[in-house]
Amino acid sequence: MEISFVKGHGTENDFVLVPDANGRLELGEDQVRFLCDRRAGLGADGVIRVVRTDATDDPAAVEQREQAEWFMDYRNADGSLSQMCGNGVRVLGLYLATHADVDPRSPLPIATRAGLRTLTFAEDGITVDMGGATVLAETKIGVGERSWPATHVETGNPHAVVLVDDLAEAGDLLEPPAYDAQAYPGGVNVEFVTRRGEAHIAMRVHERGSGETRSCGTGACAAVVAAMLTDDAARNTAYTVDVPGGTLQVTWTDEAGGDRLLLTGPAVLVAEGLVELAQ
Ligand SMILES: N[C@@H](CCC[C@H](N)C(=O)O)C(=O)O
Repeated sequence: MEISFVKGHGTENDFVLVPDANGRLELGEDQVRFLCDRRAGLGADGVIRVVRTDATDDPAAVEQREQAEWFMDYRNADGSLSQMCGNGVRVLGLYLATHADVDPRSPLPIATRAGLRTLTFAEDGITVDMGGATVLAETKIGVGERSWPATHVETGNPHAVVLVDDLAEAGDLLEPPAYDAQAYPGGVNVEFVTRRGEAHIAMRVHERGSGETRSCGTGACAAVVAAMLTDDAARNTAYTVDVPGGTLQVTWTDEAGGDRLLLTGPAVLVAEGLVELAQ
């Protein structure tokens, strides 16, 4: 079966977008793994099926039909589902603004498995209203012989944030870090975070289902929450988050509309074409 695809990235967290406005495709785990394979397939950290909320029976999309025309059906590179992707939703927004009947001058609501996310487009990037964060009990993360205390933050998906003096402490991150399976029954995304200056941090991330990636939007939000709580920092300060693939801005705000995280960063579309998928 031949399908069309668009390849894009946000701070080098890269995705294969599969346009499926009318919900005709069922993507199996093997097909997602093939699309994400960097040698045998197209290569990506994840797949985003772009489908109208009224053309899929995913319960999250059905619930949000009144609020959003489009649904982000996100899969990790190993084929597993995730609730949310902060970099991917910006890339999806850029795709809709350039390929669908979407006006980038107006806020764009997108339905996700973590709830509604609204995008606003500006010259210097796309901002996603990521909603609030939930901070849970302290947890523990291990790599090889080392282990660290970590902050459990949910930003639509699960994160463990480890504050370190040096990002190299995490080693090569070729294997998933060890985590408490009771705290994270569905697996976890792990961020190693260090301070660079006032309201400025840097991080590396090991993503659930994808391995170490060059950026993670939900992870950058979780990292800012953990850093701000540790520093007892006042809300509404814009944080700069350096990731291997670029720079993101995160503001944890309690202004107009209540407690929420605003994530700003670039989105780039690099290629589009056709690909043959085995059934
Ligand atoms: N890279 C994404 C997060 C993608 C999903 C994650 N791996 C998970 O399984 O929760 C981001 O930019 O937020």
